[in-house]
Amino acid sequence: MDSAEPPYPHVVETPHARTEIERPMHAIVAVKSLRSAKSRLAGELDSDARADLVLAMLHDTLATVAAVSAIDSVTVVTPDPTVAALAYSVGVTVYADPAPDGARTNGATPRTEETLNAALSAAAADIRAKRGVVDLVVLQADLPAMQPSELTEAVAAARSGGRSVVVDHHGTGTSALFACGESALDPRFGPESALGHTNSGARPLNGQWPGLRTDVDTHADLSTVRALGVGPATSASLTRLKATPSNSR
Ligand SMILES: Nc1nc2c(ncn2[C@@H]2O[C@H](COP(=O)(O)OP(=O)(O)OP(=O)(O)O)[C@@H](O)[C@H]2O)c(=O)[nH]1
Ligand SMILES: C=C(OP(=O)(O)O)C(=O)O
Repeated sequence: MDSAEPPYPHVVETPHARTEIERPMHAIVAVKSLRSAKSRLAGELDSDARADLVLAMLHDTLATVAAVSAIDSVTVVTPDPTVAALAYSVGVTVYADPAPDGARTNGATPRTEETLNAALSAAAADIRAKRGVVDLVVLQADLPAMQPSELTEAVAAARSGGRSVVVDHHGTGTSALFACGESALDPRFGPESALGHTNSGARPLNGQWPGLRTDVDTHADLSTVRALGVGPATSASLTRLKATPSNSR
């Protein structure tokens, strides 16, 4: 195998790694119906404010993904038309939830781990049916402090193969799940999902990625991302929230 000379990028010697670098990577971002989003913030934000914040964080998350050249394309999976409209407006594909989260099984409210993981698995199957063997990364939709450099590093670490996970800053959740090559996505999002993913064989990725590891669910998470620095859409949304005291109960 010929070796590259500067200034050309060094060509890796092993065929496996060369295939890794050449294989496209597709991101999947899931967002539930805005009407039920961010319920853990309901004590301080009304539903309109929560929807505004979700859309802003999604916008910033997608903008950061777009700045990562290793990720070729993105699909937002959602049952919500407003979320879908935002996704279309920034040029990403939309995949409708197979069972919109209004669907009830035997009258019971479905749990996140039922509806979210089903939506992710369906989207992943659809993408691979259309695109063949692509690397996949599921990213949380609420990563407003994530930096392109963090995601670039995580992608590079994931590409050594198989299924891998970026554990969130609490140490219990998942902010990103990778499935490279032929490996199945096998999403285990929900309570204690970090353990769910590592116990099912996903390799935890180590890196100083505070923004990538901080998905926003609580008031404390909001403080954390504010301190890290958020993207422009989230910053504008937080400014609007401050300006409208009526949104706090
Ligand atoms: N498309 C889709 N996305 C989902 C579904 N359930 C959860 N999600 C998304 O997955 C991520 C984590 O979900 P949750 O933590 O349950 O919801 P959340 O809105 O972030 O916060 P809480 O309501 O406070 O739990 C969020 O971005 C959700 O929008 C689903 O059934 N379908
Ligand atoms: C569903 C998850 O995220 P969240 O922290 O938003 O509940 C998870 O970490 O698996």
